[in-house]
Amino acid sequence: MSVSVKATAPGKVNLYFAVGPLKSDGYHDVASLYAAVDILETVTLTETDAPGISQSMSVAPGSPVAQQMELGAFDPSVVPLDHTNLAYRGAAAVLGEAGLSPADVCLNLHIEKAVPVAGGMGGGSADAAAAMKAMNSYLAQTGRLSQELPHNRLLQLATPLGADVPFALLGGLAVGQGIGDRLQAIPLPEGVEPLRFGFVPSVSGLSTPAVFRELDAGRERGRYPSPDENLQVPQQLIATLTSPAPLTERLPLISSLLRNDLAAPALSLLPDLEQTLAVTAEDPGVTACFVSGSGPTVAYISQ
Ligand SMILES: C[C@@](CO)(OP(=O)(O)O)[C@H](O)COP(=O)(O)OP(=O)(O)OC[C@H]1O[C@@H](n2ccc(N)nc2=O)[C@H](O)[C@@H]1O
Ligand SMILES: Nc1ncnc2c1ncn2[C@@H]1O[C@H](COP(=O)(O)OP(=O)(O)O)[C@@H](O)[C@H]1O
Repeated sequence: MSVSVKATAPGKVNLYFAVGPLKSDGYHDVASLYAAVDILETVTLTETDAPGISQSMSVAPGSPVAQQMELGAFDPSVVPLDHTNLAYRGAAAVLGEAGLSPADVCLNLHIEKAVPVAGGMGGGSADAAAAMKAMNSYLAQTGRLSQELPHNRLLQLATPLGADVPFALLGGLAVGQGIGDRLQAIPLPEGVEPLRFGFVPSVSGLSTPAVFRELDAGRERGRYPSPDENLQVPQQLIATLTSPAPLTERLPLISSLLRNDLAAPALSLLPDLEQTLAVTAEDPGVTACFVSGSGPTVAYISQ
């Protein structure tokens, strides 16, 4: 009987995202406050008869990516089902730890997408993380690894795949420094009410590198503020998010402390976003709305 292993990883929003200057390697150091959302990517790894790792993809019914598809805004062909797919790369990185390459196994990776694609919510990163977890479990179950790789090793393997992949492995609430990969988990004490998020998927996607490029160019022209000298997530924001006080009392302060340096460049590349933000903010149930990461998904916090 063929073995099948399923794993999930969450999409994310950045409640705080301060971006430092462009570095010589093309990346930026950041101060990020990541929050996992309850939209999960699912990767199922199944044994097949053919050598190599094949891939397939479906859309979770009723998910934000299904809404994106209804809007005509998600073209599945933008997700490459080849060796560049983040799920494939995540699986291959873990296989390497067992001294194996994709040609040495007969597997299919099925990706069930739920997080909007190219929406600034880390869906591809979540696929990478879920595939890493599934492969880790598969290799241990089939004796190719004597035991599962420890979580810290998975985190190390995750960074070269993308700045957001380590957080997709960790989940929860966490501060990300370095390029967003150096994580410090922020545990939510028992009884603390978590934020409730909603999302407005956009009719188009935005490329993450293009938004960072627009930020750099705009900073040079004086269009956007210069980078902070000291990249830090405000302690007050963390303290308020983890405080036992009722959420309704904490929401005004939380809202006033949200920040995203990529919002202005995303708006500049996609001016229609301004209207989406304005319409979302008018809803009486919405406390705060903001561009998620590099956009263009608009995230909101409900009361
Ligand atoms: C902006 C954020 C916020 O969480 O995500 P999204 O909102 O796009 O999902 C992340 O920083 C994106 O993470 P991820 O999508 O994994 O980025 P990567 O694949 O590593 O990088 C794509 C490109 O973004 C730019 N990049 C990314 C991260 C970073 N700290 N500095 C950068 O300059 C670089 O140009 C890089 O080549
Ligand atoms: N498994 C994957 N799912 C989605 N996109 C992927 C995947 N692997 C590679 N990509 C590429 O990464 C791009 C953006 O990925 P995604 O994670 O959806 O957006 P964002 O970086 O805005 O959070 C896609 O347009 C696609 O070309």
